[in-house]
Amino acid sequence: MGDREEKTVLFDESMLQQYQKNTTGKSSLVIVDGSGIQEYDLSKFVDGAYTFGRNENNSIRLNSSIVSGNHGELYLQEGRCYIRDNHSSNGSYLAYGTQFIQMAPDQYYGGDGRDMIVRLGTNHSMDGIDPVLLLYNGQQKEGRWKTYSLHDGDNSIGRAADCDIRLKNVAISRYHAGVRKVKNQFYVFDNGSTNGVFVNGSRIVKPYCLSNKDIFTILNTTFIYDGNVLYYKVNPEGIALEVHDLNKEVPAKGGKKTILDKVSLSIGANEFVAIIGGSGAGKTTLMTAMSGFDSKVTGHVYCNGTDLHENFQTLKNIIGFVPQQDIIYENITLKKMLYYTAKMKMPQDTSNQEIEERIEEVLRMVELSEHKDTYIRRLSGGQKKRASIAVELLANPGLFFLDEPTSGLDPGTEEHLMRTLSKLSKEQEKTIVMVTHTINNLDLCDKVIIMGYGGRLCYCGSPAGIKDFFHTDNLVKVYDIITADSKGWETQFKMSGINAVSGQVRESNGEAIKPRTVSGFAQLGILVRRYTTLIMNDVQRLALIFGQPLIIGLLLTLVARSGIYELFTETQSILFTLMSGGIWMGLLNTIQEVNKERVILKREYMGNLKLPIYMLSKYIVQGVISLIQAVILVLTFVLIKGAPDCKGVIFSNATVEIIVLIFLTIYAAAGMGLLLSSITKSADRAMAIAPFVLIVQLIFSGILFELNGVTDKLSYLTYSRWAMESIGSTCDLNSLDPPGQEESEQVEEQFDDLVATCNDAIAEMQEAYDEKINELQDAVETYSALANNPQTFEEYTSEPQTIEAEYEPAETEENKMYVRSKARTVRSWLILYGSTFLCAGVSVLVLRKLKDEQR
Ligand SMILES: Nc1ncnc2c1ncn2[C@@H]1O[C@H](COP(=O)(O)OP(=O)(O)OP(=O)(O)O)[C@@H](O)[C@H]1O
Repeated sequence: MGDREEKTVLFDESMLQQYQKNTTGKSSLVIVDGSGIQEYDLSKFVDGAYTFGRNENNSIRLNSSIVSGNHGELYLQEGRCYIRDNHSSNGSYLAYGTQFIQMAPDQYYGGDGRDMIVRLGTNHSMDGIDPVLLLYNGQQKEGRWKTYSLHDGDNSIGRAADCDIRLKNVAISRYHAGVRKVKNQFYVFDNGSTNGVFVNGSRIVKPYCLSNKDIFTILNTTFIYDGNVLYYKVNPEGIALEVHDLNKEVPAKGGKKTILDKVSLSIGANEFVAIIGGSGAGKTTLMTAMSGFDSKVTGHVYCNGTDLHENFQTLKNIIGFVPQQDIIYENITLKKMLYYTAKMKMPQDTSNQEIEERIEEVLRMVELSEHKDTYIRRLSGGQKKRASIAVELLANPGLFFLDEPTSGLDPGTEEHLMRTLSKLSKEQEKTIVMVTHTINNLDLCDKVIIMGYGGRLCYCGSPAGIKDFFHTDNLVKVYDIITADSKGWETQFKMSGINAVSGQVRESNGEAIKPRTVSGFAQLGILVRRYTTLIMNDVQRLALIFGQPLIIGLLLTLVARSGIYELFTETQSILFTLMSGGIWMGLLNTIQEVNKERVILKREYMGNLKLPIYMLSKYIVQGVISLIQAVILVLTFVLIKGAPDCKGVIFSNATVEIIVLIFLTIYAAAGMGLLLSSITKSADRAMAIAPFVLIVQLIFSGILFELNGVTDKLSYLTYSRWAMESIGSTCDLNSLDPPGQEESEQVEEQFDDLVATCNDAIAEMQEAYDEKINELQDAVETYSALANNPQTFEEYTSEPQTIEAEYEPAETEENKMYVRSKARTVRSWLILYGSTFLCAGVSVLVLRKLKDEQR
């Protein structure tokens, strides 16, 4: 390998033998020491022990001062390779995923066919000392190590065609990382990649100065830095899982209940594993805990040696999870669905062409290529399930979990799906774990996990071994056998030693670093486009959204008398109906928006989705819808019935002001709808709450009932009150003829008539009185003449009397709600707008709980 001088002496040629029959594949050993790198095909060597160290008597003589004379031993047996440290002075360190642990002296490690990287002498860089690396490649093709000579300046690593080291994995960014020479030192740096660069086990956040034999990894590619050379190899071997003592308890009556009982097991790379067991046995609980998606468990899950729960944020990109419900939208074509998901999941710099290629690739994997332009709602149950799998495959996860993917499928489709999964595990190098109820086709699996009640592990091994273990010839009977004594079978399985896991608990890798993901801004663009597409593809919904305001507007014109905007009561009723229509539409636009996609949302949130961005995307699209609805509703009415005569309070055009207000009302109600949709787990439940919310708005609007005291204060919490205040002042309701104006005029007329009648009567009475007085005078004069006693009277005329009375109507008070003032109108608008965003904030907080939701 390379053009370096090969000094290291490896196995003596006499040890060469014919290919061993029992070797299942080719394995190789790569040695990197002070002399460079050499690779040997181990399958050509006889079984037995091979010592390594500095001394000449070793089978493998190493050129480094840091290794001991007789440092350790390799042991080959039936194609397997074990490694042991022989009490060396400086120790040997075995890499588990991204970290090194010190090997206990005299203990054999390995033997499971997986790759091993061992650093001899030190697990960290030391000036002037060349550590030695032994790299065991288990059962893989030869010659996978490539050499790259570093040049001055930047050496780029990534997916792009012009990178110096080109890696074809889709999860690798186009210009993922680089190695740069600065003052005779080489530094590796992360170029803002999505999935990061790990040096000696830790993700780097700034350029890292490389020392000889430093190992760094980029996803599944391992690099070794050695002087001016990089050795690198793509690890196709997939991900192995080791589960140690997984335990879960949940609160129950009178204490706690164990639903996962210290489960330990191991799953090899690229294995296809089924979890079976009775209903409620704990299958889903185990799988969710193994996937890292449930953090409320104790115990450890190691993913190629790295603690999954502790490093979930870093590792979640390599995990695919298909829950029981489909994680796809209905009103979108399969290809579009995959496109938006790819945009969310794949590195941000992935070009559209690469996305197209990847989509074609995953469609081929799940055998749905011919359905790529079909709307998902038209796919069959089995096809939808495969579509969900395709969604998860996009980011090329190495570890795949599926919860009952075969439920509801007919036997033929079920077998087809099982074969697809089995093929995926082998051809695409994926480790697949699935929960299933069916026992048909279990022979397609490499391993079966059988759970007994109480979350007890009763079996984990080959499908062929089940019948032997449970002493039955019928798999169906296994369910009954376990139900009868789950605890007993759990004990028997533990004692059997089948699928035992190594007892080693590895140290944590330290603080988990969040992976860089698609930026919030980019996510927003993708989500807005996806949401818009979903709405545009739903013709019925579109008709409802834009038909409603038109119909409400038209109906209002039917009931509104001509002369609207003159009478207070009439105008107020129309404005109230406009406002209520706005609240109604806004609420119904959104009340099912979040809960109906809860499963998809949860899955995406467990990935890289940012909840505030998700919510913002809903608000942006709903904002546009609310505006269009407001324009349609108000213009339909105004164009037929005319606009108010007055000017607006803020704008000179009152119609524009009414549109703004109705928009804000619809938008605020849409915000409330999104909140209710976030709180409720199903669309049905949300719809059950909707009438209550609407009734509250009507009661406290201040229109139907007079509000004072507490009720008045309560009305401050409703949209209807602020909307009515604003719309009423815009239309200057207080300047219109107040209620009872006509009645008042009639009363005045009657009053005046009565006064006139009274005055007529008084005048008549006076005339009669004067007449009688005069008659009396005449009589007195006559009688006094007869009696010769003349009497004289002055002529009598009474003073004219009239009633002076004027009708004074009772004063009508100005309605305080509709007082026109810019400050009051702005206040109403701000309250409506602010409440919209308050709802958004609360919705995000509520949705954060999704992470802890089990189902
Ligand atoms: N969060 C929880 N709180 C209380 N009990 C829980 C919780 N999650 C699961 N359980 C209980 O734990 C047990 C195992 O549940 P799990 O869903 O894992 O079973 P399962 O084997 O997948 O069942 P099924 O096949 O019916 O889906 C059940 O009795 C379930 O009711």
